[in-house]
Amino acid sequence: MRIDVISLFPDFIAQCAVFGVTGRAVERGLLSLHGWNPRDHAQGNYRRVDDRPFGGGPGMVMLIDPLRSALNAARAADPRPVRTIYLSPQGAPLTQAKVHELAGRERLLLLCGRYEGIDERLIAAEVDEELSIGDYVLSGGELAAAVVVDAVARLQEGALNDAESAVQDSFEDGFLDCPHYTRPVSHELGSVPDVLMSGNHGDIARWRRQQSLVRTMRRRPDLFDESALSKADRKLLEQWRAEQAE
Ligand SMILES: Nc1nonc1C(=O)N[C@@H]1CC[C@H](O)C1
Repeated sequence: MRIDVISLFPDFIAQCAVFGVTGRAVERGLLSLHGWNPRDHAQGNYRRVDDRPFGGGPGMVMLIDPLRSALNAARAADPRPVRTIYLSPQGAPLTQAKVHELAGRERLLLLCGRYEGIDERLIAAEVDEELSIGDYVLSGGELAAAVVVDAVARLQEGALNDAESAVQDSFEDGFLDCPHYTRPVSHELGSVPDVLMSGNHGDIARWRRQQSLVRTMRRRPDLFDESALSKADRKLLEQWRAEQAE
């Protein structure tokens, strides 16, 4: 998978290719990252990449032409089809389902804004979709791009070893992850739940699923639809409720 990133700070994104799972995915040839700086495509002595907003107001807006030239250079660097994504708070929420969709593509082109954002005409003409990593405002789209890079990198075949399997991650099945414990069994902060020490894999799986259901119900009611639960999940939830009532 190839990811090109348009950013005024290409080194920022290059750092994603150094550490952890993403760095390993790059080392293993599962992913390649390429940064493109619109300032290298800006004209004039000052190589301007932004200007004041029409209509007045604070801040600056990124100019069309340097970004468009950088986009075209990135697209031309590889013959494979590419999906162009602009990271912005106005985008659709990034979800694990969307990450899976993106991770299945041959190429992604991530456009990072700075200042107040980019000229709307460029979005309309050149962007396939806008994505947001959350309802807050960053100083630049680079952190959002880094989130996309990390999330899709770890889904590349061969990026994770068995111990890091993505299969049981949070949201892989639409629910939050269960609690995790490791040595020591007893600690001043508490002990490991007995079921996890039982060696009974069926009981452990049921306990983990129950914890996942309850956590999602309590912490993310927006993700929890009890009517959509399987019969087995309903039973686990009923058992938990009965235990709470004791
Ligand atoms: N939340 C987000 N999810 O994706 N991107 C953002 C985000 O805050 N972007 C900044 C807004 C103005 C600046 O141009 C960059």
